[in-house]
Amino acid sequence: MELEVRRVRQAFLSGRSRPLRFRLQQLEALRRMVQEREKDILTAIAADLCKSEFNVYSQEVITVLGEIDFMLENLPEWVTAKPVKKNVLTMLDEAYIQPQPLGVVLIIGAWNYPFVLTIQPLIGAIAAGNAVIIKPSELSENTAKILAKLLPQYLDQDLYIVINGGVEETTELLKQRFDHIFYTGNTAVGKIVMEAAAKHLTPVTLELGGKSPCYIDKDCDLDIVCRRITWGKYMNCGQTCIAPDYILCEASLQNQIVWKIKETVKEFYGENIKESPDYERIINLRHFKRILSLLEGQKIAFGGETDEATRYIAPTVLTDVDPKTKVMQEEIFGPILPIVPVKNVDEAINFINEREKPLALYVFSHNHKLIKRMIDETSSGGVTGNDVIMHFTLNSFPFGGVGSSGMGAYHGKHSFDTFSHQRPCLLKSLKREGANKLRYPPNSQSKVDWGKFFLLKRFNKEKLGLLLLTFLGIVAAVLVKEVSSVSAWLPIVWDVRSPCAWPPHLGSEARLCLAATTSRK
Ligand SMILES: NC(=O)C1=CN([C@@H]2O[C@H](COP(=O)(O)OP(=O)(O)OC[C@H]3O[C@@H](n4cnc5c(N)ncnc54)[C@H](O)[C@@H]3O)[C@@H](O)[C@H]2O)C=CC1
Ligand SMILES: CCCCCCC(=O)O
Repeated sequence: MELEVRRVRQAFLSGRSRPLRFRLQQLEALRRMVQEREKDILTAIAADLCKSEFNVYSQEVITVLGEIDFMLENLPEWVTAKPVKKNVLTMLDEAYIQPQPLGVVLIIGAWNYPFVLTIQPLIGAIAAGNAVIIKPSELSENTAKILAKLLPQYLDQDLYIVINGGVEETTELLKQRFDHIFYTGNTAVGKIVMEAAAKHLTPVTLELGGKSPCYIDKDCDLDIVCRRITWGKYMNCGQTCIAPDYILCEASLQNQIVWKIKETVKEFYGENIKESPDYERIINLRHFKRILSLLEGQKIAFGGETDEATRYIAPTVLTDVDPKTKVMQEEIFGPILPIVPVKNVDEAINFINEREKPLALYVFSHNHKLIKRMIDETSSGGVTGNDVIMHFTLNSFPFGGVGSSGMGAYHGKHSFDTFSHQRPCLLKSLKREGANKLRYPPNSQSKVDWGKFFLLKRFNKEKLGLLLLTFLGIVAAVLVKEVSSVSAWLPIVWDVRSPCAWPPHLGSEARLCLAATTSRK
């Protein structure tokens, strides 16, 4: 492991990942990989999650291709140094921010969308000029294998490598020193990753989970609301980090919601859900049993059928759920949707705020003010009003959690920024030393006054008056002189080597400094 990380670091130190042309070539190669090996990729993911290839394509491949195109289009602008606003002390200098790669990045992917959750951060890391070690989830083993096989065929083999393995390998990997760790997965392992990173002071991005609430106001179109929730909740069999985890609504809405979700499930997956190519399975037996245990003691309004052999759990809705029960204590990450009745929106807001900050928040209402209020008075990684999941698809949004749902963000430019260091660069001349006298010892009241004047724009009225008078005097003198004599006179006034008696209230050092600064405008 140590040797492999060293090899990748050597490759990074060679500098070849940095030029814009190289980054664009690698991103284009990645796009070619997705296009040319589409069938292999679809087959692997479909096998891991018992998913139709149509769904793999629309949930994962489209996002990856869209992200690559977006990077290719915008990267030339993003890598360019950006000039910054200057102050009076730096007005003659060159001041800009130059984004630079961080170095060697470790990306640890999760299994639920095993392709997009690994490749989308990789795109950002390549775009920012880094070398990358990719550790796909061992639970989605077909995707892990295909990534290890294909990536070296298309990308630079020393700069971007795949290391496969389970907890043991990841633990070993985490002992190494990286310049950034990007982890997607559950919160408990997120803490392990952060602890390991802390040993090397390595910055982390943690894309974690949580219980994403969904509030339904009574003022809304329940047919549409339930269709959208059904789509987002049961997609990928509920194994989506931003799936609505539970519903909060007034008790009077419960029965209608149950009925409408049940009807929509029928519309989406047919009478025999097990036969539907659009309905996935639980990733493994451990998760299957964990999800089943959440049903204990609950009132199942519909669904609840299971089949251990195929890890099938039917779309399920629970009603009148007690917030103290297990299903409301942990992220469900499966096709079970509890409804917790609340009296009104105030109670819903309190309910959300009493718990850990979720990754996503959903609120449905015709009342725009209510939606805005919910947004203002709660916190979550992201929000979608009157729909679910959709904020994930907009790559101008930063995607990430807050509090226990994660830290840092990615997608589009936010990925580029996550994997870049924004390096401030100030280039001064070795000339104009007179201007620096203001900051060199010995210090004095006069220097402090000039500091206030230039940097804080705090004007002492008396001094400003004197300054104005002097300035007006100069203007008057200029007006009565011939143009030719003016050009001969000005340099004398402003020249450091000919200190004049202006401004009269200043010490000579400050006068020198002002003269030197203004003479080179
Ligand atoms: N915020 C986001 O974008 C996303 C968050 N998630 C969250 O991820 C969770 C589901 O994924 P998991 O089951 O955690 O995925 P997982 O079991 O695949 O683990 C994620 C990664 O952590 C590594 N890992 C597991 N145990 C480890 C240990 N003890 N030490 C070091 N590394 C270890 C695995 O090898 C894997 O690469 C859910 O909580 C979900 O909400 C999932 C997808 C997206
Ligand atoms: C439409 C695809 C959404 C994938 C989101 C990834 C996740 O939330 O686990």
